[in-house]
Amino acid sequence: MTDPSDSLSLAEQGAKARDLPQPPPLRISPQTALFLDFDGTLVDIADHPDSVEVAHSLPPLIEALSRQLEGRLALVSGRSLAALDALLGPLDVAMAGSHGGEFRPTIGGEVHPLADPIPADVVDELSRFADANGGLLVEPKPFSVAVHYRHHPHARDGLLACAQDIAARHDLGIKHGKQVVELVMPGSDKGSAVSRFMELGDFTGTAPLFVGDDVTDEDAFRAVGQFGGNGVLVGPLRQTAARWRLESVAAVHEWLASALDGKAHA
Ligand SMILES: O=P(O)(O)OC[C@H]1O[C@H](O[C@H]2O[C@H](CO)[C@@H](O)[C@H](O)[C@H]2O)[C@H](O)[C@@H](O)[C@@H]1O
Repeated sequence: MTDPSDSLSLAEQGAKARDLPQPPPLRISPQTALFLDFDGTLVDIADHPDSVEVAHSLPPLIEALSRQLEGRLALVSGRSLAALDALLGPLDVAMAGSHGGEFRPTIGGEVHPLADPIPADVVDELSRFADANGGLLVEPKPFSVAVHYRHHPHARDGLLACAQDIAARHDLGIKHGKQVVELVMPGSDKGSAVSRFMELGDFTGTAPLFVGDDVTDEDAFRAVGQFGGNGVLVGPLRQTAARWRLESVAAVHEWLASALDGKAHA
C-alpha cells in the first residue's frame, strides 16, 4: 500500500511541474561542504529500521570524502547517533542525530544537545497507543520518539491524531516521515543542525550541499539555501526546496564516488 508520506509525488497532488535537473559532478574544493541524510539517501528504505543494508563500500566512501573535504562533511539524520554508530561503525566524520537534537562535530567527541531530552511520559503515552493498535514499532531516541506504522497502515490517522494531541500538551514538534510519525523536542530539526555546523570554522564560508529524500529534509534544503548552497532531492519528484534531484540511493553513491575518481581513497 502506498502511503502519501512515502512520496508526495506531484502527480498525486495534481500539480504540473518540470523535473529537477541532476546535480553537477561533485567537486572537492574549499567552497564545498556536504551534508548527507541517511535513510533513503545512503541506504535504501527497508521494512524495519534494523533491516537496512549498509553497502560495504559506504563507510570508507564517507570517510574518504570527509578527508578530501578536510572535515567539511556531516551526516544529518533522524536516527540517534547510537543507531548511526551501530550501523556504520565508528566513522571519523561529523554527525547530527535525532533530527538535530544530538550534535557531534567530531568522532568520539562530546555530544552537544541542541534540545532537552524527550520526557519519559511522552514515550509511555505513545507506547500505550502503539500497544492498543496492533503493536506499532516505537523507537525512542534521546531527543525524539518515532512510531512506525509501515506494518499497520490502518493506524496512520489515529497515530497522527494521538501525536498531535501529545505534541500540543507538551509543546513538542511533530514530523511525518516515511510511514513514521515522530515527536521531537522544540529546536530539533535538520535546518537548525545545518546552521549549527555552518558556524564551525571548517564549514564557514562554504556553499553547502544537502542530500536527502524525506519531507523532514526540507528544513535542511531551505537552510543550505540561506548559505548560498543547494539541496539535492533523492527519489521521486515532489514539491521541494531542493534544486537538483538524484533518482535513487545507487545514484547518490555513484555521484559521491565520482568525486573521488583519481584521488586516493585511503
Ligand atoms: O533522517 P533519516 O536518516 O532519513 O532518518 C529518518 C528515519 O529513518 C528511519 O525510519 C525510516 O527508515 C526505516 C528503514 O528503512 C523504515 O523502516 C521506516 O519506515 C522509515 O521511516 C529511522 O527508523 C527513524 O528513526 C528516522 O527518523
